[in-house]
Amino acid sequence: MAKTSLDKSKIKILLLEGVHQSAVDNFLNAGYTNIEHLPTSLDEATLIDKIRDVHFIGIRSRTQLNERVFAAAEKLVAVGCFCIGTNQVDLGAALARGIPVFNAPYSNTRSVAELVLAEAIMLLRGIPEKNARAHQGGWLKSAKHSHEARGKTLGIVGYGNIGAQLSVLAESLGFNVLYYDVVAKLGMGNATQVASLEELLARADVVSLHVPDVPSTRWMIGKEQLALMKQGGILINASRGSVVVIEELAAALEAGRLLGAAIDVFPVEPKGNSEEFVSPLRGLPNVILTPHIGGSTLEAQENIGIEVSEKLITYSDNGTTVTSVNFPEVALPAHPDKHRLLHIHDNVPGVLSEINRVLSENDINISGQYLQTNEKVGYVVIDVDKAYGPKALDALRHVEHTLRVRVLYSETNYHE
Ligand SMILES: NC(=O)C1=CN([C@@H]2O[C@H](COP(=O)(O)OP(=O)(O)OC[C@H]3O[C@@H](n4cnc5c(N)ncnc54)[C@H](O)[C@@H]3O)[C@@H](O)[C@H]2O)C=CC1
Ligand SMILES: O=C(O)CCC(=O)C(=O)O
Repeated sequence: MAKTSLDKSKIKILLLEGVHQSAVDNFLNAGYTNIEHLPTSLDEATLIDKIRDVHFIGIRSRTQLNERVFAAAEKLVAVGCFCIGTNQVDLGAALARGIPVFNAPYSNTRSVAELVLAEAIMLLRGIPEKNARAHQGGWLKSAKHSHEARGKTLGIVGYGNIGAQLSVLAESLGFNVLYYDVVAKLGMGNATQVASLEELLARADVVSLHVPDVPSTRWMIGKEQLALMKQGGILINASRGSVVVIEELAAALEAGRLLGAAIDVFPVEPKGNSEEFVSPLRGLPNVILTPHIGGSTLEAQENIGIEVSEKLITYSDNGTTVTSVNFPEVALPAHPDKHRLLHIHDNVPGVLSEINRVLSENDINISGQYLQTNEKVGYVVIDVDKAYGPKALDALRHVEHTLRVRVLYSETNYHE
C-alpha cells in the first residue's frame, strides 16, 4: 500500500449525491477509512460548515462548489466530480488554491446515447401522449404524426463523446446523421458535419443537444433557433439546462411548431427527490421529462465510482494529476524510499530556481523533479533521499508565489 505523510485514517473524504458504493469500496481498499457518504447534495451554508475539515470531496452535477465554499475549504486537497460536467465547480477558484479537479469523461456516455435514441423513437411515434391516455383509460389508436426513424434526419449539436456515440447507434437504426460542432470533427460512419447551427436546425427532423455548459452554449436554443426547425420537429436536450430557453421551448410546443421534446436537464433542478419539480413543460403532450438521469444507470455509476475514486487516490498517494480538468498534468512513477514534496505555485518566472535554492541551502539532494505548468499555475514534484526537515518546509512554504505545499512519503509526519 502506498505511503502518504498523513495517516490515512485522518484523511477525511466527503461523498455527496449518492456517489456509487464502488467509490467507497475503492477508498476503503486503499486504506482510507474516514468516509462520510451522503445521498443528496447540501445547501451552501451546510456545505460551508461541513467542508472545513474535508480533504477530498466527491460530488455529482448538483453540488455547487463556488468561491465561498472553496474559501471555507481550508484542508481541501482535491475535488472529484463523479460525472462528466464540471460547470458546477468554480475551476478557477480551485486552481487558485492549488486544488486539482477530476471527473469521469467517458463512463456514462453510452447511457446518455442509449436514452436519447430511445426517446427519439418514442417521440417520433407520439408515445408519451398515447401512453398517458391509456393510463387514464383512453385509446389513442392513430398513425397521425407517427413516423419510422428509418430515413429521418437526426441533427446532433456537439459531436463529442456522447454525440459521436449517439451518431453510431442512430445510423445503425437507419437515421441519416448530421452534426454541428465548433471543432472540425471526423464523422463516424456516414455522418456529415454541417457548417452552421442554422443549417442543422433547418435540415433535421430530430435535434439532439450534446454540448457542455460554456459561454457559447448558454441559451443557444431559444425562440429564434426553434423557429428555424422544421414544422413538427423534435428537440432533445440531455446536456445542460442552460442550453435551452425553456419558456420559449414550451411556447413552440404549445403553438404546435414542434411536435415533441425530451428534456433531462433544466435551468433549475430540485436539490433532491423530495423537492417539487417546477417547469413550464409540465403537462404538455408528447414531452418526455426526466429528472437528470441521462447518465444514471447502475453500469455507468459503478464505473464512474471506480474511475474518479482511483484518480483521487492516485493523487493522494503519489501526486499524479493526469486527466485533471484544471491542473497541470503530471504522471509520476512511484519512487520507493524517496521523500516526495508537491509544490504548487503561481506560474511566474523564477519560482523553480527559488525552490531549488532553498533545497540546496538546506543540504537536500534532489533525486527526481517533475514540473508542469498551465497558464496560471506551476506544479512541481520533488523527490529527495532524506526527509524534509521543518526548517526546509517552512522556507519552501515562504517562497514567493507559493499556493500550496504538500509532503508525501516522509517521516516528518507533516499534517495539512
Ligand atoms: N444528462 C446527463 O445525465 C448527462 C449530461 N452530460 C452533459 O453532456 C455534455 C456533453 O458530454 P460529452 O459528449 O461527453 O462532452 P464532450 O466534451 O466530449 O463533447 C462536447 C462537444 O461539444 C462541442 N461544443 C462546444 N461548444 C460548442 C458550441 N458552442 N457549439 C457546438 N458544439 C460545441 C465540443 O467541441 C465537443 O465536441 C457534458 O458537458 C454534460 O454537460 C453528460 C453526461 C450525462
Ligand atoms: O449523474 C449525474 O449526477 C450527472 C450526470 C451529468 O450530467 C454529467 O455527467 O455531466
